[in-house]
Amino acid sequence: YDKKPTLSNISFQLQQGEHLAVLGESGCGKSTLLHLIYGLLQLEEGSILWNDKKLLGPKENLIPGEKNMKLVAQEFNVMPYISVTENIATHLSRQNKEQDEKRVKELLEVVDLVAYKDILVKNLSGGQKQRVAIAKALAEEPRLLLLDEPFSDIDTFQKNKLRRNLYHHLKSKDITCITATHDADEALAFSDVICILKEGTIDAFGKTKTVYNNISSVYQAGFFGEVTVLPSTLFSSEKPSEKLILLPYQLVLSEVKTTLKVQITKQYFKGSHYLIEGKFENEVVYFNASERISQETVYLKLKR
Ligand SMILES: Nc1ncnc2c1ncn2[C@@H]1O[C@H](COP(=O)(O)OP(=O)(O)OP(=O)(O)O)[C@@H](O)[C@H]1O
Repeated sequence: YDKKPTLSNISFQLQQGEHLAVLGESGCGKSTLLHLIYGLLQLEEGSILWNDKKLLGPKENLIPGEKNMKLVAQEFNVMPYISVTENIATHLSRQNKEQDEKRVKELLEVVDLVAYKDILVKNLSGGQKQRVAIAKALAEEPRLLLLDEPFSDIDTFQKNKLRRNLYHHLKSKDITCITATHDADEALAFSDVICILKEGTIDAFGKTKTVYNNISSVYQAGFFGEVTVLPSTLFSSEKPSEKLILLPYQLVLSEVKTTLKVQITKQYFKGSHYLIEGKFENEVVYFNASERISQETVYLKLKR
């Protein structure tokens, strides 16, 4: 955007049909990455290829936006004075009425707006408008869908259903998807590959499970839950220079004494379990327990 590079040292490939979640703190460059891929911003250095074809930026392309891609941005692009159905149908060919109707019906089901099909979009809630924007983007069946925080205005109940429907639809049509998100639950459940961005560069990249099982910094761990940092010598003397970075599920109560004696300071009810906050020397420790803990101190061990 100005002299300081917003993104640097970014390099990765995706296969057709793969889902990538780009995780990163606010301002790290997630939207910028999506806008570059879509062609709204000009690359200063490097290149982006679609199959073997180099993608062009706004300086070379008169109408920005690649044909086989769709971007659903944070400020969603819907037409307020026409109905949900008409919004979705704007990009359809209109050569085969029956086929168009079938397609609109299918997309209304994906975004769960069948009951609102004849309502003017201006009368919908923010979350419902966001769903219209998603359906509109899918109407022409892109080969790559770019989603920029697509579920931010949608409540948890609707969000879970919408995400399941949407990602299932994308997989069934072999549509590649890149989602920029803060939501690690979404990244874990629905992506094949995760990219963690930090200050404009790749901090971790790989298959979702591999990234999750190889968390190597407090920044990375912070997306997935409360973080505990302990000296690695506590449980073994193998790598004394390294710190142990742990998520709550990785520490469990021990019935016998261990080197990790924790004083309980707070307990948070989470529905299916309690998140327990405690103190070990000067470190704050977080772990999960199935019940509220009545003792003042407990011993913890690493989950096997
Ligand atoms: N149009 C712009 N002009 C100048 N700087 C910009 C512009 N858009 C973004 N930036 C800067 O580029 C950096 C990356 O912004 P970007 O919007 O890509 O981050 P993000 O990770 O998507 O953030 P968020 O999660 O808050 O949406 C930020 O420092 C931001 O201030």
